[in-house]
Amino acid sequence: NLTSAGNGVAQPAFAFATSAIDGRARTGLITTAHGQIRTPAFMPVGTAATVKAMYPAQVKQLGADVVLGNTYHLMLRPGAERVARLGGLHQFMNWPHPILTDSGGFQLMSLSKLRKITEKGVTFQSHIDGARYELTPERSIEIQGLLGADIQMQLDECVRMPCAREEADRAMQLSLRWAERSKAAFGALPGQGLFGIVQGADVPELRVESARKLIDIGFHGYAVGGLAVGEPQDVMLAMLDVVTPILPADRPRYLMGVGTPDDLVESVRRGVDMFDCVMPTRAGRHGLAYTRHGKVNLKNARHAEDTRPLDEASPCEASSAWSRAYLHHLVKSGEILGMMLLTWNNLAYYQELMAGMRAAIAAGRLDDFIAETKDGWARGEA
Ligand SMILES: O=c1[nH]cnc2cc3nc(NCCN4CCOCC4)[nH]c3cc12
Repeated sequence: NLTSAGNGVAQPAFAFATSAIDGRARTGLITTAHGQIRTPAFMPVGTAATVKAMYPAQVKQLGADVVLGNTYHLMLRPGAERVARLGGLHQFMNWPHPILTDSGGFQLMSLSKLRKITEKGVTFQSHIDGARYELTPERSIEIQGLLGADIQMQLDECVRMPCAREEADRAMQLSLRWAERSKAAFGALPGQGLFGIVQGADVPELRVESARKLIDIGFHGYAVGGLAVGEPQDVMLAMLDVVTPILPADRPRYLMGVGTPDDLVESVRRGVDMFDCVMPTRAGRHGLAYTRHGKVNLKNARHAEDTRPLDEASPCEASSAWSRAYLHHLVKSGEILGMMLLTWNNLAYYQELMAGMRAAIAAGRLDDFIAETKDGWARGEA
């Protein structure tokens, strides 16, 4: 299903096809204007048009097919119109592969000052220079279009938990009205998709109403929002048990802001196809390594003379070519190389985990793979 983009060059239409099914889990392929995404997929977060401490080619080499850009940061600096004048986000950051941008709504709620939510949208002051902005569903879609994102997100309102049912209902209903406006504003260039976001906090009936009404509006994919906002993991998983079975099987399902390796395996098991989280990159900058043997905090003095690498069996050099003693020294010294090597290790491990799950689903052995993986974390240091 190719469509011409007016310049005579055939552009692939946005598409999603599942291949293997294993229980509620599935593997799939998303086709976008800038290439394909193998699912289940983990999207490294590239907040200000860079995956911090990584080269784009390195991110790709680790197996990431898609990265996330944050609309809130990019609209403030360097500005959406400026990125467009510079050729769009793919050209700007030299990442000629799929990019998903969020709407900006979630981050402005936690980062900006003096924010005010109305039916029309959100007004706020930049945390950088105090300048005043208004973000509406229409402006968010316009910004994401200027950035040139292959997958764009509706503007929504995400409530933290715990929260009262009335508050969850109010925010969910507003998000549905903003979903309609986002879709009306979406230009749908060939190969670009728009995702709706399911809200409803931890209230099953609200989650069901939100999902059903989003499906009636119709989107290229569906995100499950309003989770990983302070609730225990079992509450998050319980909401997935409510929502994923009623989302269309032929559309991608994206769990926003998730998560730890354990969150990833438990959510893939429940039918989630896409994830994004700052965990692997942020933790790496703070001295924390994720490995198949569990977490290793390189700030801990016990590593000071440990000559072993993080994981000698890993194909990733960051995991096998430097000693824990050296990594401990870099972290304690606040050396930039420490952030680089641990970010590299963590993203490599996250992609290795996703590739392992994709292969396990294809082989019909996801439950065994998850059991083996959790056993590796529990056993800890080899
Ligand atoms: O409903 C949402 N709508 C739009 N964007 C979101 C982003 C989201 N991000 C999280 N959780 C992020 C949790 N992080 C874990 C690592 O440390 C930083 C926070 N939950 C999220 C929910 C939404």
